[in-house]
Amino acid sequence: MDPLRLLTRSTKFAKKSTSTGTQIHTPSSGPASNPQLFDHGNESSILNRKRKRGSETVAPSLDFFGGGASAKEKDGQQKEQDALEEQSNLHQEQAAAPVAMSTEESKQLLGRHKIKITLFRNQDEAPTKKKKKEKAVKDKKSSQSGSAQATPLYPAPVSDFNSLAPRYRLSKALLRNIKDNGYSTTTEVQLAALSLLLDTRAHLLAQEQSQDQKQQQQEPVLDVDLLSIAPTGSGKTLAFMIPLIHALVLARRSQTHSGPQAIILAPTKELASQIANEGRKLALNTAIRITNVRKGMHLGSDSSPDADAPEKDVPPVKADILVSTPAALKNAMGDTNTTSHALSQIRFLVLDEADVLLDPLFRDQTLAVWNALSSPSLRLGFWSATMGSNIEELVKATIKDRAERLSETTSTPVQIAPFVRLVVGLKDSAVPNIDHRLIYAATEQGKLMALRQLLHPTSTGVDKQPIVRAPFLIFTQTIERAVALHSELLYDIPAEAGGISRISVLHSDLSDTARDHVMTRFRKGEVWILITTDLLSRGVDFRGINAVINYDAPTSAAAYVHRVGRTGRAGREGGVALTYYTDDDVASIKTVANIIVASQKQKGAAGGTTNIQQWLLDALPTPSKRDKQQLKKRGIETRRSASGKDSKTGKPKARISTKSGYIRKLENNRKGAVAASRNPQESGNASDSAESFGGFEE
Ligand SMILES: Nc1ncnc2c1ncn2[C@@H]1O[C@H](COP(=O)(O)OP(=O)(O)OP(=O)(O)O)[C@@H](O)[C@H]1O
Repeated sequence: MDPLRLLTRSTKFAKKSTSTGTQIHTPSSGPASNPQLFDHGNESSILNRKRKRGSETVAPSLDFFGGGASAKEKDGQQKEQDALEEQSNLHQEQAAAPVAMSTEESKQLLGRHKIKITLFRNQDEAPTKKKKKEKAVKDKKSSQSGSAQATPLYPAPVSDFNSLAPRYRLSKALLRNIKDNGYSTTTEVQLAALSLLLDTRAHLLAQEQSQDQKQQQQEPVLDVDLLSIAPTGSGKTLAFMIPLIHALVLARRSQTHSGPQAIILAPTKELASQIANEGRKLALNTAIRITNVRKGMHLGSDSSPDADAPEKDVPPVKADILVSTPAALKNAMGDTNTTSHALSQIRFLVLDEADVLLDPLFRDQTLAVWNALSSPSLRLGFWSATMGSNIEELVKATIKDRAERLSETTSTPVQIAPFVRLVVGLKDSAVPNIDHRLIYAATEQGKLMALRQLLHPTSTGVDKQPIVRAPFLIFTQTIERAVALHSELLYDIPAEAGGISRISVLHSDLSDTARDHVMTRFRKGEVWILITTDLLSRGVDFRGINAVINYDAPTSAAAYVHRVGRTGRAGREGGVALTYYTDDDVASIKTVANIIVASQKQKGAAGGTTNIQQWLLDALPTPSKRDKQQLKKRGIETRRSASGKDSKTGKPKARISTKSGYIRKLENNRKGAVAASRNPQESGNASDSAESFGGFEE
């Protein structure tokens, strides 16, 4: 088995034939034939119609955040050269470009791909102090009359990456990088978001024209702030990264400014590092620099280099795009009085996994970063596979508050951009292209036995095929449980298959170096089974994961969606999501069951299988809103500590172990003695760290 080379994010797969000649269809068995989730192979012929050379006028070069080409762009010889190159590029590509689509055709196509786009035009201008009162009255009136300013939008979809060149004059290097990374067909979210973000102004212009000619003539047309909800693994990174790089390439031609202009925030170091890597691949040879913010970096002080600032000896970070967790960025910002200039230059803020970044856990840090950015033309992007309506409300309120604050401190009123919501598929649902299974294991012991059986090499399903295949992820509720499960399963992989080196554990108590090391080993395919917590549930892309096992049931619907979304990436079929539940979960598991049923319905009757029968759905109790909140916050109580004591009886209930306490004590003593004899200094940590653990003699 060479399964795990496929965990790398490379799209270049070698063709392999199996010795038996039968092709087993799993996410790691090759690239997805079509990265789209809906309307497979049923693309409109409109998309394939070719445009006659020179018969269409090409849309002017537009960018999402308003950094579009200006007259200055043509200054200098190099710039002229670029323009000429792109012009010739344009002519070459024009012959293959699809014809412009009518609104009706766009509407049909977006509908078939289950894409819904809504434009909210609230107040474009934040009120100055004077106008505030007037505005409050107006707002009240409009909310009373129920005049929701929501309009559906139907931008012409970008069906494949080749059509970007003639439509938007993307830089040659960016186009080449997209191609070299193996991307050709766009996924649903890319299909809509690229069109919106690269072409916002042109589209809004057309929209307004048809609705209100007069208004269109008087109002300046603005770019938009975008909130995008699209399934896990549907390529959201590319959907925000391509327009961002394009905007910065254009801005670079017209400005001499150097220094960060965009910030991408992600909740974990692993995700931030992955986004930075993806970005760098796309930005190769475009002169756009992307940096993953790490400890010790800072944004640069406004004061002179000799000023008595703690960071005076550290050069400011050199980058156009910063990718960071909120905490790391707050550190890099340092005292915002001294970094105010750098912060005022940031024109784009993207929140990846926006719902978690705006959840109480990260909210203060995220808002601190957002509110510190003082550019009046800051444009925003919010991306996730799940987004509660409370998050959308928070986003809208924060945009408004910030604009009002800025309007009061600056004399010119701040324009609030139109707000667009893009939803792909059923909101907050799990990917439909995988097989979801819910398994009752009664007790903690039952769960461990069931998992052991699953891992056993001879274990097969009704089709005589293994139920899960490596590589896969196992999620637990807490770090302690991840560590405990790891030590339980350590010897379950036969030596001839690589033994203990094939299984590892990753959680936030490990050092950064250890976390990087485990990630690298898993991506390289050295580790086949990775036990982890919700740390890895968000955003992390291991392309060839065949299965996700929820050893401990997730504590919210969103957690389920994101955990299981680590398989079935970019439309790949054959992934399995398996969730165990015990008596402790019965009161709350209906949330997961409902998500599974909804995802299977989305796929249609002919789609994947689900073991959830109607009688089970009817029998499971519906948790109250309060119960759900409590569960999300604390998880299942008996799993919270390593001892897993039942709060009523005080007896251990949820400990991960098949052995009695006495046997474990003897074993631990023996392990400790062996470890100490090998390396006396490290013996204290031996059982805690998967990375320092070298295995014991039997
Ligand atoms: N158009 C495409 N064609 C083929 N593969 C693609 C395409 N776009 C993205 N991918 C691949 O799909 C995988 C998932 O992409 P990405 O990580 O951006 O998903 P995501 O929507 O951000 O997922 P999540 O919600 O889990 O964060 C990546 O391996 C990426 O390289």
